[in-house]
Amino acid sequence: MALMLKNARLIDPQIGLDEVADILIRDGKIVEVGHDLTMEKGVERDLSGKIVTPGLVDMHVHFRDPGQEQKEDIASGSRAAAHGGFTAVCTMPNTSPVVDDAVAVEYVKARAAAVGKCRVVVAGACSKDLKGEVLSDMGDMYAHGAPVFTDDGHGIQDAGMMRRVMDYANQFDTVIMAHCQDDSLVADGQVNEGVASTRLGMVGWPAEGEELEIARDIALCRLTGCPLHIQHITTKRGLDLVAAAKAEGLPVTCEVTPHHMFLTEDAITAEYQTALKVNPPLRTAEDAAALIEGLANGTIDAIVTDHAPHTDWEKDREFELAPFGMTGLETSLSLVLTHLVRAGVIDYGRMIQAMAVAPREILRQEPVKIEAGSVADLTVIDPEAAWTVEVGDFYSKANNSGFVGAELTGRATDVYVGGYATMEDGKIVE
Ligand SMILES: NC(=O)N[C@@H](CC(=O)O)C(=O)O
Ligand SMILES: [Zn+2]
Ligand SMILES: [Zn+2]
Repeated sequence: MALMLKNARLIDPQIGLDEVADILIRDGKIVEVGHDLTMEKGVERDLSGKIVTPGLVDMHVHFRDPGQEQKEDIASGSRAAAHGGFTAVCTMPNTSPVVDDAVAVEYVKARAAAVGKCRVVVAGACSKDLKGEVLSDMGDMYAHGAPVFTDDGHGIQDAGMMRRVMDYANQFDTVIMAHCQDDSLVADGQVNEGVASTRLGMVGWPAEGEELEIARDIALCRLTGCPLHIQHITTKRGLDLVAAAKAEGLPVTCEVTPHHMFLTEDAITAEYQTALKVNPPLRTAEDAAALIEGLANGTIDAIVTDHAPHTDWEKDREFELAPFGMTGLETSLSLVLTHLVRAGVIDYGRMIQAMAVAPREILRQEPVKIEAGSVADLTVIDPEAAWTVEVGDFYSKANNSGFVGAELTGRATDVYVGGYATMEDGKIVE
């Protein structure tokens, strides 16, 4: 079947494309990009006033499937992804059981193929059961289609173990993605250590608890040569470490979440909003400003959501007892459009680089370009759509967004995966 997308502004920084034109899609691929295209038979969509980008990718999500489907599952999580404008995600392995062997990788792939509304790239665990003690079957998982590995949710505490992980991973073309957290410093930390922990009377989660492990992992990257990706970076000094590693030519990349850029420790008040309890914690305004600067200047490679769904009953309790994490798939693009692109901090090209191009590169996926021959994974954006974040609008099972009530401008309206619409006019296509 042929599909024609007409009159949208097509933006693809990979090929220097930014113009109003048409896209002709057939058999899941772009066959022509040009002006006043025609076709004999097929579906035509007029996208005047809209923007089309290479399909967005969120390389850090938690779909809780298998084992915690009350929070989210692959069906609901992938719908939330499509609703947020994403054509692909990378799922973290901290499920129950943990994705630490080939059977678990095959399960996630099979569920995604059966009920998914986006492509699902499966990240395998580095260590058995995420305990940081015994190597997982990375080679077997890799052979079964898990291209990247992480113990997300945990820092690998033992430096020698992290070295073995990197030495092992170095046998194939992959990257170790690191959740940097030194437990001996973080212990029962709840919020950023400093003003927030003092003001709220809670145990602090110091910046150093993250930065020391970033420094260690960069040193191990230098030692082993294994590519390293720092997950959800949150501090100015952590970013300085990554910038220095990049300047040195080390294979180091990093990612940032919207909540660490657009929220700070100051947002947590005497209401003790558990939606704002995240790992790593919301940091200072100075850190958030540094993250935005790092995204703009390219020190930060990718924007991710770290979509971490939890049930209402888990979050509706004392701050210390609530789990860490907030959702993000259905607000990320609009937050970036509102606070960064409309605000003139970054342009569309930089946004697409961080939300589509770099994630595919880091995940070792084929690039998607708005040109003939490319697979037709595309995101359509209405840059003027004004909306207010309300939990009732989420396709996610979870409501633990830190942005409920936010007034945003710009959102995805249509999403195509392999030429098929997963979302049309803001609604998931079933
Ligand atoms: N980020 C979080 O606060 N929580 C994540 C774990 C993680 O990403 O480290 C989760 O799985 O809930
Ligand atoms: Zn993490
Ligand atoms: Zn995570």
